Amino acid sequence: MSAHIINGRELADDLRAQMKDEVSKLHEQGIYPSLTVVLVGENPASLSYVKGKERASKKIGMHSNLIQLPASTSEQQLLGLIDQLNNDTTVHGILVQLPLPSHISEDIIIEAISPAKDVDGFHPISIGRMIAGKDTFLPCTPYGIMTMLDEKGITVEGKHAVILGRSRIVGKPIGQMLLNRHATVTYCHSRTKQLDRYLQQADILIVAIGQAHFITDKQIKEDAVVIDVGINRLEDGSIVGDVDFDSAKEKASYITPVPKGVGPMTITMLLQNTIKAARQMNQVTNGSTSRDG
Ligand SMILES: Nc1nc(=O)c2c([nH]1)NC[C@@H]1CN(c3ccc(C(=O)N[C@@H](CCC(=O)O)C(=O)O)cc3)C=[N+]21
Repeated sequence: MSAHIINGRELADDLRAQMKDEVSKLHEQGIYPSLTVVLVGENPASLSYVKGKERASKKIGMHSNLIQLPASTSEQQLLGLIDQLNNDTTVHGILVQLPLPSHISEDIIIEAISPAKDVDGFHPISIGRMIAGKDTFLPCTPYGIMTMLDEKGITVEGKHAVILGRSRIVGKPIGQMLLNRHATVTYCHSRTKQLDRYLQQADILIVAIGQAHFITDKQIKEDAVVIDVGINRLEDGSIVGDVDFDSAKEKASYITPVPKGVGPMTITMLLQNTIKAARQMNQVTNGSTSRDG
């Protein structure tokens, strides 16, 4: 049987329609959720992602501000800007697009962002709170994955989740979030020996390594839930995931495509985090049920 395809695009559109209502309710209370995105340099992929975030913000009626700085910007100058944004009460969320030019330390910049405005969920305080299972800004891609699983009614408790990749923004945090929801979690990475032994046992397989079509149907367990976080641009300009979708969909029970899978959910959770930041800064409690894992 062919897998259920989890359409992240449709799910994102549904959630954003709800968020649009939340934003207009906040407007009635004089609260204008606002996101500031900082882009240093002219990486074309980064520029296209950043434009996507702006478009998505505007579509739900949320204020978004893009600050573009030249690649020659110094770390001190960027820290100065972050300080200014931290102290600007009209700014609720701050996102500094990664990667940064190599002369700027990403760690120093991330740690300079006020945890109250850390809508990316990358600040060590946010990461620590997430691991402890406390309320915080969850990193957007893992948060989007958890939301997809929840929306599809896929239970996590007691399942064996295998994470392929251990990046700070996807692999590591999604493993912790699944662990908090009582999955048994295995992390696999480039030094893992006999990878296929773990893949065969995965009830839930999260693939986030950035290698086109690395995983095929041969490696996955029958009826596995397969989440593909990869975004690989091929020479012909098309975008493919880390999973060979066409073969894997014949064996999985659920699978996410690329594009229209995890990507649109990432942006959606960024919007959700910005609304949360605006509420918290104005001490408005969330009337609806929380989606936070
Ligand atoms: N500080 C920071 N925060 C980020 O969240 C962040 C970042 N830096 N740097 C780069 C990555 C990448 N990222 C994506 C978000 C959405 C799509 C997305 O919506 N993709 C569409 C396709 C997009 C296309 O066609 O180019 C899809 O999968 O359907 C992709 C990639 C956020 N990132």
